Amino acid sequence: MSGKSTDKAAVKKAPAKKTSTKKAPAKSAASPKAKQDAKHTPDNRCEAQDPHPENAPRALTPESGAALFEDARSRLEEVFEALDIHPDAQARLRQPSLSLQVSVPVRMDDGSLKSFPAWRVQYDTSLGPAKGGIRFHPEVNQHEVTTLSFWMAVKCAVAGLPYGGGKGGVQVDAKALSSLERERLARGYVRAVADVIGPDRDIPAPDVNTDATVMGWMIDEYEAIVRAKAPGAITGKPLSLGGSPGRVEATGRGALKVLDLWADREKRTPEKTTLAVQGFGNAAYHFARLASAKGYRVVAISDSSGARYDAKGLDVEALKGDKDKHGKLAKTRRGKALTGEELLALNVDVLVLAALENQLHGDNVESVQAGAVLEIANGPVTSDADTVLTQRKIPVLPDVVANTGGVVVSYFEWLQNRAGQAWSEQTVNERLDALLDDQAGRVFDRAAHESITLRQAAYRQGIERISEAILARGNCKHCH
Ligand SMILES: NC(=O)C1=CN([C@@H]2O[C@H](COP(=O)(O)OP(=O)(O)OC[C@H]3O[C@@H](n4cnc5c(N)ncnc54)[C@H](OP(=O)(O)O)[C@@H]3O)[C@@H](O)[C@H]2O)C=CC1
Ligand SMILES: O=C(O)CCC(=O)C(=O)O
Repeated sequence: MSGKSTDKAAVKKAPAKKTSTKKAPAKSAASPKAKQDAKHTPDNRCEAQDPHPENAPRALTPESGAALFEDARSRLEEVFEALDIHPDAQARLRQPSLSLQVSVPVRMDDGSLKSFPAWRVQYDTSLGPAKGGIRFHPEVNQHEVTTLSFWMAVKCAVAGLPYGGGKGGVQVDAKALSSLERERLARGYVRAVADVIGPDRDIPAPDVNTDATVMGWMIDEYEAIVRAKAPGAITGKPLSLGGSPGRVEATGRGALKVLDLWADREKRTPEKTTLAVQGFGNAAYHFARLASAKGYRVVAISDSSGARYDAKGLDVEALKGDKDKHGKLAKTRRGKALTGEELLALNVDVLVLAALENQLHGDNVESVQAGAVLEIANGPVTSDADTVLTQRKIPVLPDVVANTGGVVVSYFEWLQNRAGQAWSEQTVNERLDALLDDQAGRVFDRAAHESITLRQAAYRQGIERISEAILARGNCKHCH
């Protein structure tokens, strides 16, 4: 830890911005299309327009999406170079194995028909069937889904799971849809990708703006298409359809376990550790709730509308109640209001990024005052920002280790479905803990042993395992 104050989580003015070599992703409230859609939204649905554009996540344009993939691939090239990976494996790993773009038509409640662009990408399946969530977001594009599927491949390999990487996305403002429209969209998506998914091919799960309810609709549609019960085709399902106890909070629980492992090695106690959490969705909420129960002091939390801050520690459950009631943190009154950018610059022990990718980039990384960064979101730190954090000796607990809890418990769900078993929540949590102790522990050891960052250690671990599987499959498969 870099000796930051633990009892004063002060809001300080951010230092002057440093010019970045890479362009920061553009940030805006919503895409023009989403705004246009919002005009046609009947009164009983959520507003699509955000009244706080300064807190808006980002507009991931096709250009910034392409930059995201190039950024991710640069980390791959670094591993190729460091480990002298076989050229055949390099060739396989530079591109996704399968990339499917579809258009999902949805009959809207007002009788009109809308078509939503959507993707399913399988990055590499040498270790097993592809695995990864489905995201509903207005700015999803092919590059983003490809990058997310690449990260899934690395993550599954780092965790030692028998899976490749996959990811899906629908370009839609899900909050502007009614529940029935969302259900039609979820079912339409499954019909469009049914040929490439399945328990032995590619197993979707929840991600941003999708949850157990959506997975319930999806598995029902999938089973209707294949005319058989196939619960192992989708994970993150409701318990009544073969979901696993513990899956809903698994990402947050796993991230807390990784934070604990790191804190233990740093001889740091929860009570002496302040946290600022970006995001208040599935992953962030359960993380903040469990961390707070363990004694960590959660001093700030944000959503896409803004942040709330209390130096003495926020009551996470009460804040969740406020968010459920008002929809947005900006409309709540607990603690003090901050902007999303101010949260990123708080002087806390650990800055927890649990929203979306590209949140720390070349233009705002200098303002970070936290002692460490925990990545629960996928790809929340660009590689140029990562370099700056390393230079400033701010450790980053990387996404491909820190957010593995979700996919690990998805794996447990798939195992239970295939064996016709139902584990208790205690069993699930104990097995999650044991797996992370082992696999995340190896990453920590490797980083220390080779004097490299945790991200470099994790990537080396994952890419080595995938490459070995690629080569074990023989020489002629990919070139006849
Ligand atoms: N769910 C899972 O099992 C896993 C998720 N992840 C990753 O974790 C991240 C979050 O996913 P998940 O929690 O499932 O998604 P959710 O859709 O449940 O939540 C996303 C949260 O991020 C908030 N948000 C969006 N933009 C910003 C911003 N600029 N500043 C602050 N908050 C913002 C949203 O705000 P609002 O509430 O206002 O919409 C929402 O609270 C993603 O990167 C996802 O890929 C990784 C592994 C597994
Ligand atoms: O649970 C899963 O299968 C995948 C979760 C996911 O999408 C992720 O880890 O990013």
